Amino acid sequence: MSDYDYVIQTEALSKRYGRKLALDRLDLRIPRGRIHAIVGANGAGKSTLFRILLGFLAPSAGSARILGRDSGQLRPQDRSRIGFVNEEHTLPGWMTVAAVIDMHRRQYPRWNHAAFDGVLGHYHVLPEQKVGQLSRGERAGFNLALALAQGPELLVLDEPTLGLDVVAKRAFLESLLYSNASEDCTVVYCSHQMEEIERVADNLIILERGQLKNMSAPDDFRARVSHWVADIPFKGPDPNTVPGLLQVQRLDGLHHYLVLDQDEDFAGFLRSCGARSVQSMPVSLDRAVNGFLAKNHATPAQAADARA
Ligand SMILES: Nc1ncnc2c1ncn2[C@@H]1O[C@H](COP(=O)(O)OP(=O)(O)OP(=O)(O)O)[C@@H](O)[C@H]1O
Repeated sequence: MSDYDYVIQTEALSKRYGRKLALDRLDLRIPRGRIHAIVGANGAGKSTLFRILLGFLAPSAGSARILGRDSGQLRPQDRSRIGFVNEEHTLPGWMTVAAVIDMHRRQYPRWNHAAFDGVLGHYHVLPEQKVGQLSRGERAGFNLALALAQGPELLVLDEPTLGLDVVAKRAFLESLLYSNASEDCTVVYCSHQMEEIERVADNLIILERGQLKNMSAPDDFRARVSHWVADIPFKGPDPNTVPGLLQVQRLDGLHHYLVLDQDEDFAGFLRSCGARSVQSMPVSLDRAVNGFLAKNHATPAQAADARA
């Protein structure tokens, strides 16, 4: 693939805030087209990555390119090819909806009013309302409509549904999925809401402590994680010896193991540890991702070590 085929390309990208390494030699290539979800625990470096990509923050080392251009050198015409929606939905609260639309229409040469109407039609927003009077969900929808109507090649959504109720979240996702405008654009969607990721994403990118840990179809990642239930009469094996272990729990006398990249041989391992019965079952994407992220989450002891 040539550089043009990637909407986002970072090489050995690092960002240090004092003693904190937020991005750690990150190599990330996001191909053009489709919906890419970025997930990671709190503090994994997602917002830092977006701030660098959009040219608001300089990297400490390495490089970041967006739509083929160095992110530190974006020109207004490059920015107009990128739509950005974050959870703050920052628009001037004192302006009316109609005035904001007018401003955007003049600012973006590729303005597509049909696309705008297609998204905003999901919300009961009136042109004479002030932006500050809109509900959170309406503001999120208004922001999405503005971003899609500018005809972006790349749409970056950073936790766009944070704080929205279930109904507003659904309206947001439907307006994104069923908008014709989103067909021609690459969407990078950052969220902690796994049911949203499952619904919209073609590609699942997992970041952990500023490093890339996974890039695959969500279903492929889910298939890497399995849940095993074993009836082991004793204490069970030392967790350090359990291959691919993400989580272990003892419930109702049974051992539950969540493991990564294990096949049928894992049943043999459990039997060799004294299991009288072994059963495996598939897991949801939510469980797979959260089990994976929880494994390396800082424990209070680790956090205390880091402070020392
Ligand atoms: N301005 C800053 N000064 C110091 N440390 C910072 C600053 N901004 C971010 N960090 C640290 O960098 C790390 C990455 O933060 P970042 O906001 O990029 O994570 P995130 O993945 O977006 O998290 P969340 O999901 O909680 O929004 C965190 O450990 C955070 O404490």
